[in-house]
Amino acid sequence: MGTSDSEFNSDLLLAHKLPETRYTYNERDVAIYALGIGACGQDAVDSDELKFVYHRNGQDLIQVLPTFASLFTLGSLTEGLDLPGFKYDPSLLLHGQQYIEIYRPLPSKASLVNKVSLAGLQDKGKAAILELETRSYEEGSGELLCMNRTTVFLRGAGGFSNSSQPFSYKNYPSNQGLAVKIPQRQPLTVCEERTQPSQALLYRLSGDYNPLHSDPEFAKLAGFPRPILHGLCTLGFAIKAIIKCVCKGDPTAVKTISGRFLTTVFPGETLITEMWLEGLRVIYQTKVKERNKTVLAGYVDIRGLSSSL
Ligand SMILES: CCCCCCC/C=C/C(=O)SCCNC(=O)CCNC(=O)[C@H](O)C(C)(C)COP(=O)(O)OP(=O)(O)OC[C@H]1O[C@@H](n2cnc3c(N)ncnc32)[C@H](O)[C@@H]1OP(=O)(O)O
Repeated sequence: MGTSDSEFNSDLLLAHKLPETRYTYNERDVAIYALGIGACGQDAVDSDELKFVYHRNGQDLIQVLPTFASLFTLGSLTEGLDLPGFKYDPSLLLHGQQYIEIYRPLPSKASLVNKVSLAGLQDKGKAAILELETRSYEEGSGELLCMNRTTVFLRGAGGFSNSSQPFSYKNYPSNQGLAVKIPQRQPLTVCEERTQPSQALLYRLSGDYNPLHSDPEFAKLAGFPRPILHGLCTLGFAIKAIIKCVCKGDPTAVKTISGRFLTTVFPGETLITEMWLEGLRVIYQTKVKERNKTVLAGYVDIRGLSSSL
């Protein structure tokens, strides 16, 4: 559903200011999110994961998983994005990539102001690739907490620019969030975790209510046999596995997260995350066991390593 050449004006689009959004959360949101990405999903007293959903000395001591930061961007895309001269069908939107930089450990409750900007737009003919950058500042202190770059793959929205010179705009360093090269050697470690058939129904309570993840009829219209798992839920499982296996359970060790969604995951499938260490970078890929398909690949940069690795 791209626009015609005459409607598309790149100057107008690039000059367009996106509205600020706000995001306020508390320990309950943090715990619901952690449950949504499988924390304590196989073992309710898992000593590595209980701290993300419960703290006996008060919920304000609950620890926050770094991928919780991805929720801060929710308002911009899920409530529809208004860009001059550019139209897309929200029911055909797929999450393509997520890139997150965490500058400070995430507090267990906060009110945030999000500054949103267009980070990229590419006309791929059959699709458009749209990227939004969100910088999240703590209200009050004004401190920058994190940055998210969300890439969405808009099926049917390509062809909006001149086909002899398709529009391509990116305003960030080319080495950020690139598709990773998976090493040929055996992984350092592997983590397997089964998602629940109800996983997307639980995950959506963290704020992404797109019916693609819950409504069988809507999923069929969007081209899928049944509702699919949120990409950010799969990413949450993968990064939780890295925190457990490489970061010795310390969520604050994670500095940067990058992930590309390669194919869809269905709730109830088993995720196998393979990890390789290259300096302070963990390269990872996540496969669906039942279909032997790689569904997600990316990297995590960490702040330090324990000597036992
Ligand atoms: C809090 C914010 C939330 C925002 C999102 C809210 C909505 C959430 C929705 C979801 O969660 S959907 C579920 C998660 N996502 C998925 O399941 C998508 C999985 N991926 C795919 O199905 C496929 O990769 C694809 C996206 C359909 C693309 O496959 P296709 O075969 O059509 O593409 P290609 O022909 O290989 O490539 C064309 C072109 O596009 C580039 N590209 C391909 N995949 C991606 C990607 N995942 N992200 C970014 N770019 C992608 C590819 O490089 C090609 O470009 P060129 O190389 O030609 O320049």
